[in-house]
Amino acid sequence: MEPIIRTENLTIRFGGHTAVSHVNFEMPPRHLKSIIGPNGAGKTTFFNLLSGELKPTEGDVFFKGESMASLSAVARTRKGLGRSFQITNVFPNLTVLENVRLAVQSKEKIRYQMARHFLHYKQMIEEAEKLIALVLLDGKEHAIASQLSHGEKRKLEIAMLLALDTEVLLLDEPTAGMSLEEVPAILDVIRKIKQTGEKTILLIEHKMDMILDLSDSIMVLFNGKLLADGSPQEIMDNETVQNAYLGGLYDENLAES
Ligand SMILES: Nc1ncnc2c1ncn2[C@@H]1O[C@H](COP(=O)(O)OP(=O)(O)OP(=O)(O)O)[C@@H](O)[C@H]1O
Repeated sequence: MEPIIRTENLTIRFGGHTAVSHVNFEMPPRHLKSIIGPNGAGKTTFFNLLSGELKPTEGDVFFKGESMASLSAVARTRKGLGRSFQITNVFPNLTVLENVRLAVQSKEKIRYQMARHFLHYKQMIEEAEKLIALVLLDGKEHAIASQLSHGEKRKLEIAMLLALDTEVLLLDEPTAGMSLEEVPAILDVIRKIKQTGEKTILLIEHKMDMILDLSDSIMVLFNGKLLADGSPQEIMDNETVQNAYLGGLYDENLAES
């Protein structure tokens, strides 16, 4: 099967520091791959290179075989490569429903900029309500975004990403900063999205139990380099990974998450 996304020699240097170093990776469609690695390994930078927020010093990203080199982040989203919204993209004084409806509307603007072919307002509301239910925020439609708990805000961000209807979802630590009680709900949301069978998901996470539960495959970054890429079992059994990451640094990361 042709990979939906792949990188060739992907590299970025900040001054003298190589944050992502010659990474060759690929994944098939409708697959869930987690990216693990210690703090500073280059995971978020790798995401930013995929999404187009950063330009590589060397190498390239291919989406369905097409080079993304000349495309901005917005153009990549239009193609189907979507990066999760950060809190800053959420309008704090608007309700959950209004935020998701605006994201649905922005997809239509992105897709049909020229034709001005907007969905009717009612249809946009219906689509937004469907997504709010998918991320388990039903009952919170009319809550003001700024008053949501941290976990609920992350769910809102995921709903807004889903509203863009991209084939690939890049989820950067969806459980970051969450209380332990909030984590299972996010796990459920990602599982539900996976079960729709429509999305390719790349997930950065530190919570190993969650990674093992969800992932079809896991890639390990270490000092910007791709250390290993394989099934969860292969990664757990991989001696280099054990020594470099799971054995020594993993517990430290777990304590911080
Ligand atoms: N814009 C930048 N300018 C300079 N250095 C940067 C920049 N962005 C990232 N770095 C450096 O690149 C390295 C990789 O950072 P990155 O945030 O990608 O790691 P990470 O694996 O996502 O870490 P964490 O798990 O802590 O989020 C770090 O040493 C970081 O300081």
